[in-house]
Amino acid sequence: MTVTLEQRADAFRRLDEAKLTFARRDWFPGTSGNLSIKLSDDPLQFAVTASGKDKTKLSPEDYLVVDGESRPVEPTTLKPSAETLIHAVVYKRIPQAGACFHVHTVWNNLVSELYFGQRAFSIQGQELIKGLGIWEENARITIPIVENFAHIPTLAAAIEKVITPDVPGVLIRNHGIYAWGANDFEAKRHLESFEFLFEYHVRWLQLRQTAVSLTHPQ
Ligand SMILES: CSC[C@@H](O)[C@@H](O)C(=O)COP(=O)(O)O
Ligand SMILES: [Zn+2]
Repeated sequence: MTVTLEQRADAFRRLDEAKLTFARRDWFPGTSGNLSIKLSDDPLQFAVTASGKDKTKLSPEDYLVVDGESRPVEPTTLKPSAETLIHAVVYKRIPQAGACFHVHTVWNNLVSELYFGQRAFSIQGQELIKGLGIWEENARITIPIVENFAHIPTLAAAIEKVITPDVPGVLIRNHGIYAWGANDFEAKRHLESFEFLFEYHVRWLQLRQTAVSLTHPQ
């Protein structure tokens, strides 16, 4: 399937929107984070952020289109995100995914550190679990956590092993989250829901600790 110039421009415009929204929340500290939107399945092609850019700003050199091997499909001087392979793995493993967003936040880092021994973080009975598309009574969501391998093919392979179509995200220990959805709207909803659940959980742990210290002073 040929990707038209209109589809490419539309994906870049949507990436601009997502990027500015997340930047306003300080979700791209130190140029971290990367975003992609799928353009075609066969062959796999997606628009992805260029590497090392200040993601709080817009410029004409923010995105490029790559294939399933993370190679640019058009002449460009831009370098795709260093983590493009992870986006490719998400699109290959989860064919329903149409957009994939990666951010580093204090909350997702804390949760990834706290529960790394269990290889997953689980939370139940929170309304925002519905934001992840799970509507059962007293639902539970369990997001896998992988080690932060510096070698990206090793990291991508670790991610490929644990992701499933049922849970639209994965945590990388002391690094960040990848969250995806059928399109940019859904990927954003999933990312925001995960981030709410992480922040809620860590704040709840802190409050509980304070309450315990107040009721049992040493
Ligand atoms: C300086 S942030 C760390 C980066 O190595 C990486 O984790 C990241 O999220 C951004 O890399 P990028 O190549 O700009 O997409
Ligand atoms: Zn990262």
